[in-house]
Amino acid sequence: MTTPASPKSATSAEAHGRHVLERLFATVVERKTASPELSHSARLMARGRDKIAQKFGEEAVECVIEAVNGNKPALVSESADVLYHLVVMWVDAGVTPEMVWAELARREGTSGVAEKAARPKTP
Ligand SMILES: N=c1c2ncn([C@@H]3O[C@H](COP(=O)(O)OP(=O)(O)OP(=O)(O)O)[C@@H](O)[C@H]3O)c2ncn1[C@@H]1O[C@H](COP(=O)(O)O)[C@@H](O)[C@H]1O
Repeated sequence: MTTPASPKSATSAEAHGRHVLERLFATVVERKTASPELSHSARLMARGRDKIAQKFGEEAVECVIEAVNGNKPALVSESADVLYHLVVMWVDAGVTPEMVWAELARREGTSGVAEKAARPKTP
């Protein structure tokens, strides 16, 4: 039987999920003007958008591999790498977490199956 989530666990999930991403975002924004010698984020952003995208893609593939392997600890670690590189990509592209949260909120309550069925049919 599934135990309903308590308010305490919801608060905890928020503290460790959404808020940590927002703190990471603020840190990476600060790193835009940091020394590439001292900051990995600054170094990555200095290497340009293509490099950031490439690193994100590599981390995503590593995530896929660990998911397929069923290696849960490695999947957790690779997921953190994916999210870090996604945040660097947002900062570089001028996307904020709030924009992404708003898009997720807009989709709330719409089934993915219903959304796909409602798409215009291509000839
Ligand atoms: N979450 C992360 C994080 N995850 C992974 N990494 C770094 O990402 C790098 C990945 O190494 P790779 O060898 O895959 O990539 P690479 O060094 O670009 O090398 P190439 O493949 O391009 O040759 C490592 O240096 C990791 O330490 C991270 N670096 C920073 N953060 C966060 O960003 C904050 C700011 O970090 P700095 O910008 O370094 O101050 C930190 O406090 C953390 O919260």
